[in-house]
Amino acid sequence: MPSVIVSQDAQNYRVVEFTASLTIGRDSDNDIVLASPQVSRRHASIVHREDNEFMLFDHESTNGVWLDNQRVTGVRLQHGMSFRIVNYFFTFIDERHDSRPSRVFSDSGASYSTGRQPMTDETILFNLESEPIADIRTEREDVSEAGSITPISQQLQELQRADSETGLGELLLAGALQLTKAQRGFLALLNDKGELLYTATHSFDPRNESHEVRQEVVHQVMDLGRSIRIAGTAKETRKDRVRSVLAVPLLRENKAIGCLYLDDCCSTIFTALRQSSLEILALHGAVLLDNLANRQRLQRERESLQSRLATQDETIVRSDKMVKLYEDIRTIAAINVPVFILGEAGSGKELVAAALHTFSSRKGAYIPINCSAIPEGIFESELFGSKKGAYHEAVDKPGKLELAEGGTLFLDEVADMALTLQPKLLRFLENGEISRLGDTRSRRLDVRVVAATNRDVTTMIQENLFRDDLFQRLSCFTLKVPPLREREEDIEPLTRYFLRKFSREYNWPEPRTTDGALQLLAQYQWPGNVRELRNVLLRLAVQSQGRVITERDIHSLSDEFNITDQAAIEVFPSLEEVEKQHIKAALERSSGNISDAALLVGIARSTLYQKMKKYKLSA
Ligand SMILES: Nc1ncnc2c1ncn2[C@@H]1O[C@H](COP(=O)(O)OP(=O)(O)OP(=O)(O)O)[C@@H](O)[C@H]1O
Repeated sequence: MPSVIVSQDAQNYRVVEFTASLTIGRDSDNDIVLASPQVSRRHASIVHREDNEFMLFDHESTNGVWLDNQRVTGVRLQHGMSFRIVNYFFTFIDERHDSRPSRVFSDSGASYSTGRQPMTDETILFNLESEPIADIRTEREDVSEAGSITPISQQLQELQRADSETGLGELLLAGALQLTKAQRGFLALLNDKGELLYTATHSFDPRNESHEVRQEVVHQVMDLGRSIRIAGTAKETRKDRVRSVLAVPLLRENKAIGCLYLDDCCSTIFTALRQSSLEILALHGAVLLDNLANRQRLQRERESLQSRLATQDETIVRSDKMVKLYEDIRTIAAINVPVFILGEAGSGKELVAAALHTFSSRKGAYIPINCSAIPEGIFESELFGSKKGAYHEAVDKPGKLELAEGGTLFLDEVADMALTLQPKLLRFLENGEISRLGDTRSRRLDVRVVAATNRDVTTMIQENLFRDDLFQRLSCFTLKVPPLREREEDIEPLTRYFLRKFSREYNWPEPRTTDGALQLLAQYQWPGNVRELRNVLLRLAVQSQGRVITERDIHSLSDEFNITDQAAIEVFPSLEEVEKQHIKAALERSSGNISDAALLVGIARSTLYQKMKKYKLSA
């Protein structure tokens, strides 16, 4: 008798047997009643045709019938095929499948069928006459193998907790073992290179030869995308010999992306119901894996985009020294080796690192990390990631290195990295592998590492504050960013660039500068380099209110020209402060005439009133 397995919201499932045809819908006279307003009254049906095939039809429902993310109107059902209506998942089981057990490997000594055994009393029968599925959740009591039903609903729920591929793999395997009571098992997933790798194992050591895996079973599952159940034969009586195997695929668009493999000494352990349960578990597992992969991809793209946006500003390269530096960057960018960037604070090292990534055309993300800003205690997990339970409150999380897979990791202020962490970074640079904190599994990564410091790293090495071997590894190439005082020609274009940038950012009129003012700026030594120039220009732009910036303005700042970066940050005005000053100046210039002042700042009279009230300004 054919049947469909119906599961809802990964919470519960039922097996519904039928003879010739089956109707699905919201109306109570359907064979399967789905009590959801999103389900149409007569949503779909399964019809047994004269040619002995089963067809699934959508009855022009509002929300459709979905197969592999595609809406279908009519489709021939095959054993094991799954489809979805709203949030109900259906798997079609064709019992005729069992009548033709195929002996795939005659030399293995074991026979197995790719189908299921005839339904036994462990099958959950749904009395079509008496009680339709009004709400799948209320039907639990009808279940004859309640011991299986409760675990699968719990297991499916459990899976939702996973926030990483490894975590999900472990939950899937744990769920599978609990559902089937099998002794051993593993989950293997395909990686990007098409290699099938162990993601989770239980009582099973892949390196131990006595822990035999039926490789041919795994291959069949992966090739056919179908589950395989093997019952051991009487011939195999040795106690240590694994006799029964149950392996199910994890499917994405009908292709196997992994295999859940269980084995056990007991020949009757893997019943048809357990096989179906495992198929449901794997079905949900594959969907969740996809969701996780998408989430991680989006996170990587977002981080990459953010970094790119952060560096999307222009880079001014006018002086010969800078032209030469950027020529070197272009050459080195294509070579996938670590680069060490030296230069004073604020000279533009971060821009050099970003340029190395941009010119390298590496597909992965550009991930910057400031080694001095992250407390030592959490730095390791930030860099390498962590496994749940590795330390108090640790969650499954990829580190910055993993996020930079296929791209570039920029270690800013690398000389500030704690000595205890330096050997761990060195190990990654030597073998290209990382293990998340608390995880025994290692992962191979393709990450280009770029590091920078403004400190005297040679002296630090002599004083044993920075490891020489790490420096050697990090500095296959060294680039030096010249201080601003050594490239006077850059000051004028930088000044124009920053003044234009501020006017765009804050919607100010772009101030011009007199030649004399530019000369004064060019003469200054700029100990804080480009960052200091940028901060000084911001102050001048705020003060000038769109006027021409003259020598007088520069002189008025001259006492403060020695402002440090920190001081500059402290005097950095808030946008509200800038707005207040701007309105105040407009009112002064218009001699208190509100209409004229509104015209000057380009806002409506009523808006100006509101803002004057807000900033307590009078006309
Ligand atoms: N050539 C340039 N063109 C445009 N902006 C620049 C240039 N060089 C530096 N800047 C700007 O100056 C500021 C400081 O640059 P950056 O952060 O790259 O310096 P750094 O050398 O990495 O500093 P630190 O050592 O403090 O990390 C940034 O706002 C950056 O955008």
